[in-house]
Amino acid sequence: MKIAIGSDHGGFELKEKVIKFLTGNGYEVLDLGCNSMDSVDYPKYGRLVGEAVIEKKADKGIVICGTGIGISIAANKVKGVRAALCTNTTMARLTREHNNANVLSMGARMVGDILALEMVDVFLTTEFEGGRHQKRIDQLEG
Ligand SMILES: O=C(CO)[C@H](O)[C@H](O)[C@H](O)COP(=O)(O)O
Repeated sequence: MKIAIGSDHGGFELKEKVIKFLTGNGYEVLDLGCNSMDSVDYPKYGRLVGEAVIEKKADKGIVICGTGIGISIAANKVKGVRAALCTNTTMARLTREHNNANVLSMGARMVGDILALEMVDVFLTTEFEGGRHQKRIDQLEG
């Protein structure tokens, strides 16, 4: 499975840890930046990850900023993206099972590294349940 990942400066350090986790667990990674802790603007990175998923350059995406809020909003502007800001593993599981989320968003200034990596693991290994949830997702696209 190939994962597109992007962050702003607030999420850069966690992004590097997530990449190490992903490559160590057999995932392919498409790193769309940023590339340092120099201040950058999160909309670009959220959009890049969202587009990579919709254009099938990656199977799923991960976006990280300080809170996870701004970059999740940015990713969700891309049609077809369902980016979910998660702060615990239950949310990471349920957003896959119920929302078929294709992008995980996390706030590096909000959650610890161990929890973040657990959320990544749960998000990437949990399947969509389908059934009653599919028609709700269909309604999101209008
Ligand atoms: O959380 C964020 C956006 O929702 C960003 O990562 C930043 O943390 C936030 O915008 C604050 O920016 P700063 O330039 O690092 O103070």
